[in-house]
Amino acid sequence: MLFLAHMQVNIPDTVPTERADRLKADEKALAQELQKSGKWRHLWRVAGQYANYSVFDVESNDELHSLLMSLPLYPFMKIEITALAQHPSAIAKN
Ligand SMILES: O=C(O)C[C@H]1C=CC(=O)O1
Repeated sequence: MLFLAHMQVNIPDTVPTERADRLKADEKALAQELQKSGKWRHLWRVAGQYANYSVFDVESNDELHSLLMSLPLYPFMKIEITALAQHPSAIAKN
């Protein structure tokens, strides 16, 4: 199942820089691991914003929920999810 995620990150100033840097490093490591596994298919920065559009390929809504909640930056993210279906005119089959 493919899902488009729009993630907007907002780390408040009250979070110490060292902790924020550690969370970002941990997030990067996990994001790269999930990309290698094929579960995090696309990761695109939204130009000019601390936000991304991502495509996840998971087995279920529950797996997506667990994956998103496991992200170190999850507490500082606003996430919007769109379920994707095959477009009848698309050449590529996902
Ligand atoms: O930077 C972001 O968009 C937030 C998050 C998603 C992947 C990652 O490494 O950080």
